[in-house]
Amino acid sequence: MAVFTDVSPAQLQDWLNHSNLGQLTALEGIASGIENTNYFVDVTRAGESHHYVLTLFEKLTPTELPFYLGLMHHLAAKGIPVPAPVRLSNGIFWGELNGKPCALVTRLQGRSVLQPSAAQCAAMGSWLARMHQAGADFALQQPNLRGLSWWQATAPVVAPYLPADIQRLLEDELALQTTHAMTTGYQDLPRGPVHADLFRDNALMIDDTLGGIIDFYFAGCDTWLFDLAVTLNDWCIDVATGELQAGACQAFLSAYHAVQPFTQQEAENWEMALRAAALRFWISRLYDFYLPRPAAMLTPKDPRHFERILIARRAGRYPVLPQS
Ligand SMILES: Nc1ncnc2c1ncn2[C@@H]1O[C@H](COP(=O)(O)OP(=O)(O)O)[C@@H](O)[C@H]1O
Ligand SMILES: N[C@@H](CCOP(=O)(O)O)C(=O)O
Repeated sequence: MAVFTDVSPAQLQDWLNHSNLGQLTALEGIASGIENTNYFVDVTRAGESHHYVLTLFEKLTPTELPFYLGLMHHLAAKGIPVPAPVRLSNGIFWGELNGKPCALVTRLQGRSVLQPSAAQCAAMGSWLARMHQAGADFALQQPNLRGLSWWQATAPVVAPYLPADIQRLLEDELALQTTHAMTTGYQDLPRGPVHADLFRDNALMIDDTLGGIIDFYFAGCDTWLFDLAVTLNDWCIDVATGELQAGACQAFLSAYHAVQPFTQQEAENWEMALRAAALRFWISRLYDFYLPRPAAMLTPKDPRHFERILIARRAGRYPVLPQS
């Protein structure tokens, strides 16, 4: 379940009226998702039907929203398939409902896939490269709020729950990533706005075509390589075993490279990016597992999945980046 905050049709109609957004015709809570409250919302306006998703942000604060919603607007305006936020009567993309910041965005077509095909991985690679290019001139800056500083703050909180050998793995990887982040090789990598949570459940597919990418609420400025690593670690593995799938990796990386060619420096930093991406989700899953939000009736995602992926990447199990 992921309706943490209830919204009644009357409350929403009142909210829509403030921005002349039309007559509510349907309101349906969305069961999936773990961060925010989401509803499908249909309205008619000037005789036309419009299909939206209403999100009530359960943890994010209004200061963080201009980056996420502004980035979605920027990408949508450049033809990248992402939800376009609706501008409210006060000229901004977010408002407030039931004490929570909220936004209305366009509803995209498609469904998430459980086990993507090589063709679907190629669609993702191509989308990611185009998104990186399109985001490069986005004016706002916000760091990846689930980046190194957050790992450094959160790892000591979850470490006491772990057996000694796993604690050592966590501490060792964090120390290596901290040192790595100070190298000029890392600091000079291409960077800009990245999605940073591009898992299968955040892509809506129509057969092998991408309907669009949702859930930009972990986006931030980071290396393009980190985004690539997050995506590969989820898209290009067998969902049951966690093992990499060679065909999926090749399709994904080649499609990205065809749009935005990899540099030599990216190739040199690839292993540490894959390890960083595994570490990031290992830590967040450990946190959600051992320190769940009160009243959240959710099954926490398995932290050991990313512990295994981190161990595999440290052992050198990953595909090489294509080079021109
Ligand atoms: N713009 C959208 N278009 C179509 N479906 C959407 C859209 N945004 C969210 N959804 C649906 O809502 C579900 C939950 O959204 P998500 O952003 O993953 O929630 P959370 O931020 O809580 O993890 C998605 O799996 C998808 O089915
Ligand atoms: N993708 C993350 C958790 C974030 O959840 P989302 O539903 O907001 O994408 C994970 O799998 O750990």
